[in-house]
Amino acid sequence: MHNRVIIALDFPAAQMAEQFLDHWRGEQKPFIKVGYQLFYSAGPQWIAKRKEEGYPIFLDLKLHDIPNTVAKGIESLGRLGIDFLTIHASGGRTMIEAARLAAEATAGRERMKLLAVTQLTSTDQQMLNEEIGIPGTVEECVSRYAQFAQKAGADGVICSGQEVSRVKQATSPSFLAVTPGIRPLGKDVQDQKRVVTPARAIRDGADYLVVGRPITRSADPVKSFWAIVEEIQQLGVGFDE
Ligand SMILES: O=c1ccn([C@@H]2O[C@H](COP(=O)(O)O)[C@@H](O)[C@H]2O)c(=O)[nH]1
Repeated sequence: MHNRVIIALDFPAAQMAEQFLDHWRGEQKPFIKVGYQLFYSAGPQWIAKRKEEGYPIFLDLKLHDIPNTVAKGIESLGRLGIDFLTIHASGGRTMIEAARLAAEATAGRERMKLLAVTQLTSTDQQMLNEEIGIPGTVEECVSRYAQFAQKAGADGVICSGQEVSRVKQATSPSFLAVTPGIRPLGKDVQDQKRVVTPARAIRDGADYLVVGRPITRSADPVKSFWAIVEEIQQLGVGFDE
């Protein structure tokens, strides 16, 4: 169950990320997410090393480009052995199909799972309609993106816990819903807009939670992490680990 909570390692340098991971010495290794802040400074070899050490890795690069460029980027990432990679659903069907082919071509024992970002959890209804220019509700947009991302070969989506049940209805139970924008009760939402508690996300069908600052900025990160794991464990939802 602890691997259902993915920690966003949003740190500026490898050394800071390693100091943070030292808190887990002697504990089961957590599922970690590396975004471009850390990836750009620490580099691909840092990821490969963590993988060798036994960390499940989610590389959150949110690829979004013409199909050929995304496919070539994925080929370069193939040898790192990452578990999850993000691409933007708004890159369109052909881009996702190319990403899937590249992920399959470079797969070792296990193929990386491709997660399509639907609408960022920092986007609210007004931004979607007035700034981004997409009509309709956030839920409608997210479930439409999820449907075509599945048809194009994505393994799941990144969405808010607010849309999980719609996404599962629009796709299938096995299509992954990975949810950032998680805030335990009483925690500051910061720049996130579509937030839910860990319990609500899992109750509504999320497969994985992504949690950054509520853990990384906590005075006791391991305790904050386990508090979230316990909150979802109490729901008694069964996962195949
Ligand atoms: O829609 C999205 C996609 C990705 N993220 C990433 O998740 C974490 C969340 O961090 P918090 O500190 O818990 O807010 C962060 O790395 C984002 O880049 C997201 O929040 N929303």
